[in-house]
Amino acid sequence: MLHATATAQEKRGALRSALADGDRLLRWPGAFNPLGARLIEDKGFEGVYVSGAVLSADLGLPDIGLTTLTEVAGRAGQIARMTNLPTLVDADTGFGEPMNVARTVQVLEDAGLAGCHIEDQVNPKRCGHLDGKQVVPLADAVQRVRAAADARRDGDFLVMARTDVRAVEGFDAAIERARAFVDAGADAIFPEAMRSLAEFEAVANAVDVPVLANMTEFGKSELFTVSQLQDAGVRIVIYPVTLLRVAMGAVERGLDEITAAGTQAALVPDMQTRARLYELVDYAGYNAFDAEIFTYRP
Ligand SMILES: C[C@](O)(C(=O)O)[C@H](CC(=O)O)C(=O)O
Ligand SMILES: [Mg+2]
Repeated sequence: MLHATATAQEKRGALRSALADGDRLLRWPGAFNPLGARLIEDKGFEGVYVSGAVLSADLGLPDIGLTTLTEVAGRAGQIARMTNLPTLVDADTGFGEPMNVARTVQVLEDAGLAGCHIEDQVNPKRCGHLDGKQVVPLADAVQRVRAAADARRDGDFLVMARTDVRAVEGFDAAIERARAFVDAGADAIFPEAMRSLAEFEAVANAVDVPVLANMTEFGKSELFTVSQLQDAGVRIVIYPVTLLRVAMGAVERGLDEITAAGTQAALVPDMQTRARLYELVDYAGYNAFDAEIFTYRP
């Protein structure tokens, strides 16, 4: 009932152990709502991702850094509390200067997240798979990462540094930044918009911290399988917008069906049932709680 039974510290500790444990790839789909996080856990995934692109899209906004820290921490916290899995949130550029980045990390810690990623784009940022991105100079990017790493109060909160430099200055610059971010205290690296599996592998070989692969659709990276990524030495894979795209595709088809047929009846077999929904929100658990409290009989 009320869902996560593990504390934020326990989730962070479990994530650290999972990352320390051999070379298993952790799969983290993006949850577009709290209920989705519950389903991700139920289906046996290892973690939950909260995407900035999804969070913006959910508010009807493009992913160009318009969301605020309060919005991001609020939504990510709602999602994290629904699952015992660790939840990693996209903190974009950290919401400002290094001091803002420090505050961002503490607010996200307080919201129950297991970690966040901070990227080296300029403000206003862009989706990492679009053209025309810009990055801040390496020294500024390093300051962001150092501020994030120094600000956390729980040493297990995962500070992941993302570099978008691949598309701007090329692959060698991505390796250089990955190494510099690890030196500045990054616990993991997110090399954005890699062009091939070999590039992921080279980043994984260049740093001694876990590397994440972003398997976003309609982007610059091919959609590699779990075993391909694992063989390349990648430790975490995110499917950031996948579930939102799947759901919104179904919503569009559903609306068209109601218009065409005058009823939603044909959609029912594809719907999540009332029973399954109640199972996910643990309706029975709440009923049992009530039954224990209200034990009186007329
Ligand atoms: C990972 C990402 O930062 C996100 O916000 O989910 C996006 C995903 C996307 O827009 O497809 C990204 O910049 O790659
Ligand atoms: Mg993003």
